[in-house]
Amino acid sequence: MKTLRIATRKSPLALWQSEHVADRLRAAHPGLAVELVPMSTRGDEVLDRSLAAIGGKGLFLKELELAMQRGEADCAVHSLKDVPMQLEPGFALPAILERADYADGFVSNRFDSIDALPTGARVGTSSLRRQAQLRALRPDLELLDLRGNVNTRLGRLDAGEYDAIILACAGLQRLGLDARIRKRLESPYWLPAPAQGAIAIESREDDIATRELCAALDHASTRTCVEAERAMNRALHGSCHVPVAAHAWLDGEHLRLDGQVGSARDGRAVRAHGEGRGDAPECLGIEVAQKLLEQGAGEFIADSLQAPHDDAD
Ligand SMILES: NCc1[nH]cc(CCC(=O)O)c1CC(=O)O
Repeated sequence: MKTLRIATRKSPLALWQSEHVADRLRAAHPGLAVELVPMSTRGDEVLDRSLAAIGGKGLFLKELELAMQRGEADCAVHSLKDVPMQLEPGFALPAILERADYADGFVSNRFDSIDALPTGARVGTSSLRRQAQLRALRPDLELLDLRGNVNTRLGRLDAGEYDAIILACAGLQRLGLDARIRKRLESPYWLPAPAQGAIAIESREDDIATRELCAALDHASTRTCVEAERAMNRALHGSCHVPVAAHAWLDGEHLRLDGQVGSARDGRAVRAHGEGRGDAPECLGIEVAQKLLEQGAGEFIADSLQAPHDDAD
């Protein structure tokens, strides 16, 4: 292969992630030319309607997958947390890069933490997962929708529309905006989205040459952890329209997984933990999903699927 072409969305975070993958591929394969093919997706263009209403998060991938099918690009770079639990048939994820910071961050110009927010403060997030966790901690807050790329969301915070917003630390760090993180939100009171902080490369399943080139960037222990998180999410429902949070980590050979499903309406939540061997991440994901369902997670999932709501994470 002379030139590897990477299809990418055009947001600053997507471009950073794709440039990063391009640099890593050039370093792994001296002499390989790598170029970006920036594209606009419907998920980026339509900001006035909820993602659920226009077709869900898969919209961010669709145009990039079509470009690969037409032979205009060889692979695409995604934040793995935005990749549907079930890939489109004919596509594969030949590399999952080493995970960066998995945590969500509290971002505000005036307050240090969720606890420090005054009664009734306005917090912007369209993520059902983030809304559910905020409701559980602070039922008094006013939760407001907030979509768009990271820079757009920060701009609306700075314009005074919100007292605080919640963003992934990884995205802020990649954009050189770490200083905006007032507090990392962590277990036991907060869990991230399944696969948060991990970048994945997607290619056509039948494109063996591309898959082999990309595989050089795969990080085995990250793949193990995100497979457990995604298997849990898949077993619970499999879409991104539900308030599901998960975090897995490896302790030597030992894999641990925390999972949670909540209600964005009233803040009720169920939580479960499981442990197993690192060579069977999917089994662990399914086991923790089962524990969540036994505690009544099904009610929250059914509820969130009924309510016409945004799901941007
Ligand atoms: N849906 C937006 C999105 N997808 C991935 C990230 C952050 C980077 C990552 O999780 O790898 C973000 C922004 C955010 O949630 O703040």
